[in-house]
Amino acid sequence: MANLTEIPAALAASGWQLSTDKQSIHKVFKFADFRDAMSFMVRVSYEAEAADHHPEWLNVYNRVETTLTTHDTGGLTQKDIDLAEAMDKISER
Ligand SMILES: C[C@H](O)[C@H](O)[C@H]1CNC2=NC(N)=NC(=O)C2=N1
Repeated sequence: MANLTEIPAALAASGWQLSTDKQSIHKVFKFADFRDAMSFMVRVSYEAEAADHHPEWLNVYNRVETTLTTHDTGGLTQKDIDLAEAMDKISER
């Protein structure tokens, strides 16, 4: 799978940012409270496991700081884009 060097406009519009080295994308999700943040992470965990593609994330209270990159290729791939789109959908439910 080839490494990508840009992200779809829809993801940029929803707050995803491409790292300067173009190897990962980042987004901070903010929720009403800790319970909603944890609920989001649990729901994403099922998507991630099904895709065998996992986020790097940090949860502090109602925030989930997320980095997506593909370790197997050392860069950004379609798997990262797909997971980012899934995370956006889950966060809006
Ligand atoms: C063996 C296993 O399929 C691989 O390690 C998967 C697991 N989850 C993964 N997650 C991410 N973000 N990148 C990977 O390259 C990756 N590889």
